[in-house]
Amino acid sequence: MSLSKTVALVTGGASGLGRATVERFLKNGAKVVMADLGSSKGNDVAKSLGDNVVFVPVDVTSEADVKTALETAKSKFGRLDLSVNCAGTAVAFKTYNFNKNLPHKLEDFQRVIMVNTVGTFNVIRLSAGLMGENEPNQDGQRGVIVNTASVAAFDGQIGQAAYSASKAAVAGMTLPIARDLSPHGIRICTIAPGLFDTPMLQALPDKVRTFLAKSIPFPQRLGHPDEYAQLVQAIYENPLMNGETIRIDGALRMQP
Ligand SMILES: CC(=O)CC(=O)SCCNC(=O)CCNC(=O)[C@H](O)C(C)(C)COP(=O)(O)OP(=O)(O)OC[C@H]1O[C@@H](n2cnc3c(N)ncnc32)[C@H](O)[C@@H]1OP(=O)(O)O
Ligand SMILES: NC(=O)C1=CN([C@@H]2O[C@H](COP(=O)(O)OP(=O)(O)OC[C@H]3O[C@@H](n4cnc5c(N)ncnc54)[C@H](O)[C@@H]3O)[C@@H](O)[C@H]2O)C=CC1
Repeated sequence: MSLSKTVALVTGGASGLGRATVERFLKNGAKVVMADLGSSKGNDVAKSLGDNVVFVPVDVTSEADVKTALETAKSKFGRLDLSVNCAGTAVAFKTYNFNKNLPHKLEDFQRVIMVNTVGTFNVIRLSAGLMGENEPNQDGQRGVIVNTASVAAFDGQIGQAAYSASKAAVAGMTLPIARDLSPHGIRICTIAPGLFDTPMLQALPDKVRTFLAKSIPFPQRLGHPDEYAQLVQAIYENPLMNGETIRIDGALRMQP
């Protein structure tokens, strides 16, 4: 499917990696539904990007919200070819903080799993239904799904139990979903980014960011969000990419 005929849904599309993906696809002539929280900058960002993008306020954990976004893709642009899951959230707290005599809050653990894991699955399952309505191309393909895990799925640091668990679950569901959807011509891959220069990472103290960047073998810098978007495009355009989780991290292996 050529990019100029592509209709994409991008969750978390108002910021960081999601926004870079929205911008890259728009530049290549695609139509995009940007789904993000009502409290995000989505409305203003979408307005600044022209008529081929529409913002829909969506909490990815809500069935009704995701259905509204998909109905918008269909009513405004006629179809859905690609869903990109970028919506995500993080928490940093030790399993038990002995200095403060406090256990990790169960609500924090549940919130991160709910958004990163359940929210991602919610978007996948509902997107698949709409992609299934597409006529298959000459390869039998009807659609593509791209998720965002993290290198923390494999080498999570101190304080990352909840975040790492939520992202490992996304990596873990990738192959079985590829198997579920294969008979219907829908591919799915997961990207596991290393350290990218986005608002999520800007929340870390400068010292930590600099230390983390220095631990990347090469190139020794934070990733540019468009380098993530470039990989989304490569997965979308390569018909053989399916069922795999791909690290994009400059060979980083995070230390404890
Ligand atoms: C976004 C992505 O997808 C990509 C990424 O993952 S980017 C990587 C993100 N990494 C993180 O966010 C790291 C998360 N962890 C942390 O921020 C901190 O470890 C934490 C906030 C959880 C620590 O909490 P804290 O409140 O400082 O814990 P507390 O128990 O009071 O810690 C202090 C002790 O832990 C040690 N400690 C904390 N973090 C440590 C670390 N990473 N390595 C070694 N020791 C550490 C401190 O040196 C200190 O030692 P003492 O008790 O001997 O004084
Ligand atoms: N920046 C980095 O270095 C890395 C980021 N990631 C992952 O990449 C994804 C994108 O992260 P960034 O762009 O860095 O962060 P970001 O914080 O800039 O963007 C995340 C977006 O998700 C939205 N969001 C949060 N909860 C939501 C919900 N319930 N429903 C809908 N939207 C929601 C936020 O409003 C925000 O716009 C996340 O899943 C993150 O975990 C993974 C590895 C590294």
